Amino acid sequence: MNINLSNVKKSFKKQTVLDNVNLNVESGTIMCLLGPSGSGKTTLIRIIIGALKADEGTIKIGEYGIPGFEPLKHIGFMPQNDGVYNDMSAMDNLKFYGQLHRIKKRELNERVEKTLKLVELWDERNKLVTNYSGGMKKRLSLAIALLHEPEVLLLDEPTVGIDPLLRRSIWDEFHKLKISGKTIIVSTHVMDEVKECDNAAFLYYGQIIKNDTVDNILESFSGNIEEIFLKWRTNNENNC
Ligand SMILES: Nc1ncnc2c1ncn2[C@@H]1O[C@H](COP(=O)(O)OP(=O)(O)OP(=O)(O)O)[C@@H](O)[C@H]1O
Repeated sequence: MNINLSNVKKSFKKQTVLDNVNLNVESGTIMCLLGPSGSGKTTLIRIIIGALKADEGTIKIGEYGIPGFEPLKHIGFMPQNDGVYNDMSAMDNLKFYGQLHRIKKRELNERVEKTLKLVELWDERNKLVTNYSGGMKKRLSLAIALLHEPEVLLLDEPTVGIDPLLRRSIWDEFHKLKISGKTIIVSTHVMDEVKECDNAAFLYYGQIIKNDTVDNILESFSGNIEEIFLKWRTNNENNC
């Protein structure tokens, strides 16, 4: 399913957080959303999943307008602050979310095992989440986002606090999902992760200042991706 945003605006009181954002993410691709802290990445993701309403503009996932109830079953979301229940085990967290998605018992058991193994939490499945480390909670949160096999995945800084080896296997999984036709948006501060994606959108205080294929970006900036923000800031300061 494609994700399409047209002229999206959002303000909190007098602060404009998103200013005329246009974005198109095709099925079977990974888009990386980059930007400094406070540039509006989480706000944009929350608007795409329908948790927040835009002031202006349209958002579509496939044929579905956002916000809406129907598209929710096609969306997997991994929030920055893990959406997990601390007083339950990982297993029970996943079963609970699976029931919300109305996954049948037998299939749910299979998917719970598959996703817990993927994020390397199978051996710790019965431990209360309150006793998990930050990285383990992050991995559980990712398992919850993947459990109902959504067509579209929105992942808000999914690899923060995850060690390099597991980060590699998580990215390998994202590539598999992409090949199977899923649409993925990943927000990150890690410039290296751009190389894992097909396209990258650079958000700078509410505006998309660059949106291109990763191949083009790497070629024009000789791999030094931070340059995009530095150049844009210098140009704008000079124009003031
Ligand atoms: N519910 C809210 N009410 C008021 N202001 C908000 C709200 N949510 C976000 N903001 C403000 O909007 C701006 C963008 O925040 P947002 O969380 O989208 O940035 P971000 O790019 O995801 O940052 P980070 O990389 O640090 O997570 C910030 O100035 C933030 O304080």
